[in-house]
Amino acid sequence: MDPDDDAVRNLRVAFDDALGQKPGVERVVEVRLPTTYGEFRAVGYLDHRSGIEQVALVHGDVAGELTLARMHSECLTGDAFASTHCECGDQLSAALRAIVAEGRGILVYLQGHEGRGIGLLAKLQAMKLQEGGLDTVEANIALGLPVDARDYGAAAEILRDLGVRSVRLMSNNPRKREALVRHGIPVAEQVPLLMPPRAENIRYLRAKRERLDHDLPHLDGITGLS
Ligand SMILES: Nc1nc2c(ncn2[C@@H]2O[C@H](COP(=O)(O)OP(=O)(O)OP(=O)(O)O)[C@@H](O)[C@H]2O)c(=O)[nH]1
Ligand SMILES: [Zn+2]
Repeated sequence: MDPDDDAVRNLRVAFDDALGQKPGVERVVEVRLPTTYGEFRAVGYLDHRSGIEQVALVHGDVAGELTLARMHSECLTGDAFASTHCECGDQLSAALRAIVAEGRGILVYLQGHEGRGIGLLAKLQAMKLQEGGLDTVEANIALGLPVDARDYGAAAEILRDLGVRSVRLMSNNPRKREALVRHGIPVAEQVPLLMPPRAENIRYLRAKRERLDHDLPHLDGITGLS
């Protein structure tokens, strides 16, 4: 990036701070991103409040109403390492495929959301506690950490910046929908993103359903996995 851009950004941050207005996300870069799923644009943002860098993957013309959208919480183990502890990696692939099949849509990859907001190392510690028998909620509590510390303000601002007026949200989490609505993004529909359970994650998925109210009706009647 041009060093002048940095200077302008710093000035703007200082100016906004002086006015008592916290600046939000700023669009920093936009680049073509061909993927094995199809062609995307990667739109990079800096969230001035948190200092976190965010990326939206955009396919087709996303401005307007009823845009198919996924607010994907970062999960290094699931998304990059294909861990089967959770279903994040499967959901990431399924969401990108669905967006390309639809011809337009957006995936915001939310950094800062790792481990439902507690961070990578704490998540690994929580996973270790789950090996010892705690469920995913009990594990966070045992660590003295919030069960869910995620914030969706930056996600909502990114959607607005891209001209999205309402979304069809790919998620099974009703609290994610409520959070987006609270941040001013109308959710016209919650589109289920149900992944087949595996022996390694059936207990985790049941805990999400029972303790975190995720809509996971496909778990009904599943036997033989644990
Ligand atoms: N604390 C904690 N976080 C986990 C664990 N397993 C996965 N995660 C994190 O959970 C986040 C995803 O949240 P989930 O509750 O699985 O799903 P969601 O994003 O709320 O809902 P969907 O939109 O339906 O995917 C990711 O950031 C993962 O890193 C775990 O055992 N403990
Ligand atoms: Zn995960």
